[in-house]
Amino acid sequence: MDVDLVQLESSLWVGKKRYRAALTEWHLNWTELDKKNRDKTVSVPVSEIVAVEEGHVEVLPQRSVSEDTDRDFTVFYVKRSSNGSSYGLLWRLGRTQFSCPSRDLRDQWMTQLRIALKTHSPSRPHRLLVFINPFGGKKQGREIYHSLVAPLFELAGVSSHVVVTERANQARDHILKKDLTGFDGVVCVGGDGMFSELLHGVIGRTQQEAGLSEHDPSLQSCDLHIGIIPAGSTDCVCFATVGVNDPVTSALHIIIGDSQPLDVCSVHHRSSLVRYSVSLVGYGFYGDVLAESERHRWMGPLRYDYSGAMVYLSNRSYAGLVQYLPADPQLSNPRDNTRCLSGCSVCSKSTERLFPHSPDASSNYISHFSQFSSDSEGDWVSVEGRFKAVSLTCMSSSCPRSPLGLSPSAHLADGTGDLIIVRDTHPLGFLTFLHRHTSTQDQFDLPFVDVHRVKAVRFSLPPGEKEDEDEERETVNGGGMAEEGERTSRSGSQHHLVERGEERGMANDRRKKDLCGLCCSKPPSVSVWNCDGEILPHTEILCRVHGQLVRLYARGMEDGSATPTRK
Ligand SMILES: CCCCCCCCCCCCC/C=C/[C@@H](O)[C@H](COP(=O)(O)O)NC(=O)CCCCCCCCCCCCCCC
Ligand SMILES: Nc1ncnc2c1ncn2[C@@H]1O[C@H](COP(=O)(O)OP(=O)(O)O)[C@@H](O)[C@H]1O
Ligand SMILES: [Ca+2]
Repeated sequence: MDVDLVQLESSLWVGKKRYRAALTEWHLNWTELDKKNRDKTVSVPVSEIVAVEEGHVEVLPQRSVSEDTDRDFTVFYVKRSSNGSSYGLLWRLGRTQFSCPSRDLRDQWMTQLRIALKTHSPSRPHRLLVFINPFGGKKQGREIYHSLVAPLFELAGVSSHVVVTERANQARDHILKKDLTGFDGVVCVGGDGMFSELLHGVIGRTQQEAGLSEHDPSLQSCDLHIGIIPAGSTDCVCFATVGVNDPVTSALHIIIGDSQPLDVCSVHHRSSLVRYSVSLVGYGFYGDVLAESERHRWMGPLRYDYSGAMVYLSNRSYAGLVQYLPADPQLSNPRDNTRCLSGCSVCSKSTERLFPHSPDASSNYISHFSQFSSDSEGDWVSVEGRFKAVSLTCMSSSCPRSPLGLSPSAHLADGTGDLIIVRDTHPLGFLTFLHRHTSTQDQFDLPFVDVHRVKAVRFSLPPGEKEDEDEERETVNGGGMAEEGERTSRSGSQHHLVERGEERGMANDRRKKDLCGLCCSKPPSVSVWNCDGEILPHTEILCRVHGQLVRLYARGMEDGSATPTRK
């Protein structure tokens, strides 16, 4: 065990009270020297100190040095506070002003604290590339960044280059093509769609530089960290990796250089990459909700509830064949009632498996996915039938709408995803399933629901509904990724992702034959896939889970953060 050696200890004043302050290797502690309050010690981990400044310094609402005495210093640090609601811990900027008996002692404290920060917080970012989507969520991205985040970055000495996006996919293309020398990480101010742009940019860029093809089963893990300042509609990735959707909390995780590895699912059509996903790849209900919600974007975040109700009332189900490659049932299972919390042991064991020779998990690796080449067809399990919803999620996908998420026991970084199959059922049954997402009741404890922990999933249509060749060609020429048509290959990159609008257009065209909105008398026989809030242009897909492919500035949900658990 590490011994927490004392580096500096002295008697200091905070306001009118005298404290015994001690800086150890890992903590800064101060205890009031008043007999009654002896055990009232404040202890701040060095890794959670945001900044140390000379004098009495204020930062909010504006930076000011109120009294510049040469015996004082101010320490800024992470302070946890309850959310006021039933879940999540908010992080706030704590500030304590210390007064020393002499200038010499003040200088010693400043020096020691700065050394401690350098030594014990080596992964803090120095320079960040920030993308703001001015139209995400309630359209407050710019204001959120400039009033709540930028002052904290400045205080912590993090410099940033800010790009306010003017079009969809600008952030992704910037990461794929521009010089990123000197940046430690990329940050988005927006929702899950903006995060997805950064995800595609970072993964694509990493493969380009490693000389790998994104269509192959093996991908190289990414060095560049991703930060999310939540300013979107669902903000599921932020919520599930931080525990709360709060710009200040996320900014503080970025500043202290927290690192949370994350599993990523690659979605393929006929052996070509279509997109990546971290939260939801969903067919049936979630696909229909997304398709419907795009027509009501003007409603803002409420569009999902409105469209959810409309789609629910249309009471659809779809035929198909779902196949999956089960994960090792010895390691964990989706109904074991555990929660993936900060420092999760299931995810740590997975890190050891994925990085067997590296004491430092930050070094790159190439995941070889032997299961895709060597596992025989016989290892795949098939389920054929009519489904209300087929969903794959690499993590719990908790969000304010569903605090425990699509799969409450899923792990952020264990190299597996959870496949949730909801077979056709009566409307009340399906409503019960949906409603259980909003409470602690088990949504998998229903006779028409199955959940499996998987490494890969395939979906195909019944023979009568196959995606025909003509349609395929139409899709490719329309800008899809399936083949290297002239519009699909982007110069200087292996990226073939289609633009959002085109993608949606194609997918919706595909359904026009049998679908005219929700009022149609003939129910559609084919749904669309919702891939983290994007409609996929194909119905028949293969998904592979890549363990810990990217890293976020986060640490997972913290224990004791009053996250609800199942009864
Ligand atoms: C009866 C209440 C039912 C509540 C059901 C809640 C299920 C919540 C699952 C949330 C999964 C989230 C996965 C994340 C997806 C996001 O990537 C993605 C993009 O987000 P962005 O716009 O911020 O960029 N978001 C989505 O695709 C949104 C999916 C949201 C589905 C919400 C469905 C609401 C259903 C309401 C049903 C109401 C039935 C009423 C009957 C009269
Ligand atoms: N300047 C822009 N104009 C239009 N669309 C944009 C712009 N910047 C980003 N986008 C796109 O908007 C979509 C939604 O953004 P997001 O930030 O996720 O908000 P929301 O959560 O409300 O959907 C993203 O998929 C992103 O690609
Ligand atoms: Ca996982």
